[in-house]
Amino acid sequence: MTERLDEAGRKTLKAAGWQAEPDRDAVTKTFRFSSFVEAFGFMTRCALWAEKLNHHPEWSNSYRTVTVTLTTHDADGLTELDAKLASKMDKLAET
Ligand SMILES: C[C@H](O)[C@H](O)[C@H]1CNC2=NC(N)=NC(=O)C2=N1
Repeated sequence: MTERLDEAGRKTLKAAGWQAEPDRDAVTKTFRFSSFVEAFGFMTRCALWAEKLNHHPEWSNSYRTVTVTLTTHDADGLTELDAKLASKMDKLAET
């Protein structure tokens, strides 16, 4: 069983702008870009990393925004994998 993310990890996510979901152990963040192509390019970069990590986001795209929710389905809650993918997504949003 994958261990749930500790308090420190949760604080780090919050500090990075990831909001805790009210009804389940997950976090959500909306990324806004200058164009649809930028938004889709971000999703493409993230998709390659998600596959590499074997850890995948729940996400949607509307024009220039990408809304991402992270949780670990196998653990029914947040784990280190979510923290890792969140950090990677934050970096990829800057590139
Ligand atoms: C077998 C299992 O589906 C895989 O190990 C991966 C695929 N991607 C995943 N992504 C997420 N978010 N949670 C998981 O538990 C998960 N499991």
